[in-house]
Amino acid sequence: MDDGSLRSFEGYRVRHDDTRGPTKGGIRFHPQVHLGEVKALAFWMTCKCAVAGIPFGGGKGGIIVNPKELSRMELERLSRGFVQQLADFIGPDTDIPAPDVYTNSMIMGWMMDEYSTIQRQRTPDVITGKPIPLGGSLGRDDATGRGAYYCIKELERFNNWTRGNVRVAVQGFGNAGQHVARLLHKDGYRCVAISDSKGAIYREDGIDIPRAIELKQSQTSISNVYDERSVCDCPECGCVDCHCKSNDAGSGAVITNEQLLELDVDVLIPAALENQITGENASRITAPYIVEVANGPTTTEADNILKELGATVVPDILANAGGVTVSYFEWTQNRAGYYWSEKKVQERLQRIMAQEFEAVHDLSVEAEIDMRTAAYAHALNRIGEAMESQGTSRYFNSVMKVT
Ligand SMILES: NC(=O)C1=CN([C@@H]2O[C@H](COP(=O)(O)OP(=O)(O)OC[C@H]3O[C@@H](n4cnc5c(N)ncnc54)[C@H](OP(=O)(O)O)[C@@H]3O)[C@@H](O)[C@H]2O)C=CC1
Ligand SMILES: O=C(O)CCC(=O)C(=O)O
Repeated sequence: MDDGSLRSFEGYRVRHDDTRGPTKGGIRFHPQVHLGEVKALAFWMTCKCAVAGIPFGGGKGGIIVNPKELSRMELERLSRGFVQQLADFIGPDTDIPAPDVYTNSMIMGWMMDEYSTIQRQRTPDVITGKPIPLGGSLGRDDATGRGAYYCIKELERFNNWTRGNVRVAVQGFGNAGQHVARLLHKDGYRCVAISDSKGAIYREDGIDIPRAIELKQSQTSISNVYDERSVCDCPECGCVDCHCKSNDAGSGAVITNEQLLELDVDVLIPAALENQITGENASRITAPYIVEVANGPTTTEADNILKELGATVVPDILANAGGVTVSYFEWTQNRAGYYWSEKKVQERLQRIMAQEFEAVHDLSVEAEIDMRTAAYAHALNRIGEAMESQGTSRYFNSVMKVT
């Protein structure tokens, strides 16, 4: 630590399945990380990569830490220390990490640099979500939110929505939440509520999302890399403490994250952590469309209740697949040493998201199943085909392992 003391942090990396390619998935820094969570997240990555049709299996990592309490130097030492422990298990053809909750491109840059130092050769393809000057891809930064936005555009097409009438609530205002809200706002959707770890704001006539992003990103300290401002400080909220000089302050309200989930909106976008929609609150959720940008925001019990209520849930393994899809583009660009324009990245992402959304949607209609079951069926078909193609003995070994 900066004061010369020594602290240990526990961290995990789980590789779930590599039948379809090297394992792939983010690294999370959060105080509530635990092995069961990382295992679940790794399993979801296997299914997500199969849904997106990209040649990866699933992995995930995490460190039990509140990174907001670390200085920038401590954060860098922690990131490099994790890679020193992981170096024998990750690699461009084995397991390729990326950013997730409370990690970002700067941390990916440190990790790539540490791995390259250990290997004694520059290895940009060991990790994705890097800064652009270190081999990052244009369009990775907003890819998760953009992929979800493309799913919502498909819902719009299927349902003939008039965008200005569609009210949206977004829980979580980090990388994924900010970008999906920004793109929807730009497109004319009405984002009436946003939130972060400190609470939520609601405004019936719609929140000025670019202004909220600007405020959220205005740091008060150069040593801390995390958002210290909350959306609750936002001019849009109308609270007495807000930092704004807005003329129209007063027409919004500060609410809780729990209240945000239960708002009367058309599209609810959980974009924070797991287990937000539970058996306890699911029956009070009135949004007819739920687009899961977070991983695992809905418990199984809640999922059954939402089904009974007739809600359409676009499942995480489809809705947030944009991030890993552009990570795949980054990895291929690193390997080819040839870099694409942002337009090309976005066009290819749009094509994949629209195609896989349609495949899942059509399967759900044909088989009369919900979209989550359809997405898993779509994924498992692809994983099963890969297992069968490996040959009978490998296939049965895998099945034996599962049972
Ligand atoms: N980044 C990516 O590429 C991908 C991310 N995801 C998933 O999206 C979700 C969000 O990830 P990402 O945006 O990257 O993470 P970030 O760290 O960028 O942002 C997380 C956001 O969630 C907020 N938050 C934290 N705890 C709570 C809480 N208890 N209630 C409400 N909000 C909370 C944070 O608040 P505050 O700002 O106050 O800290 C922050 O706004 C995760 O489930 C992640 O696994 C899925 C696919 C890819
Ligand atoms: O970009 C990646 O490789 C993985 C992103 C991720 O962790 C996720 O999709 O949950």
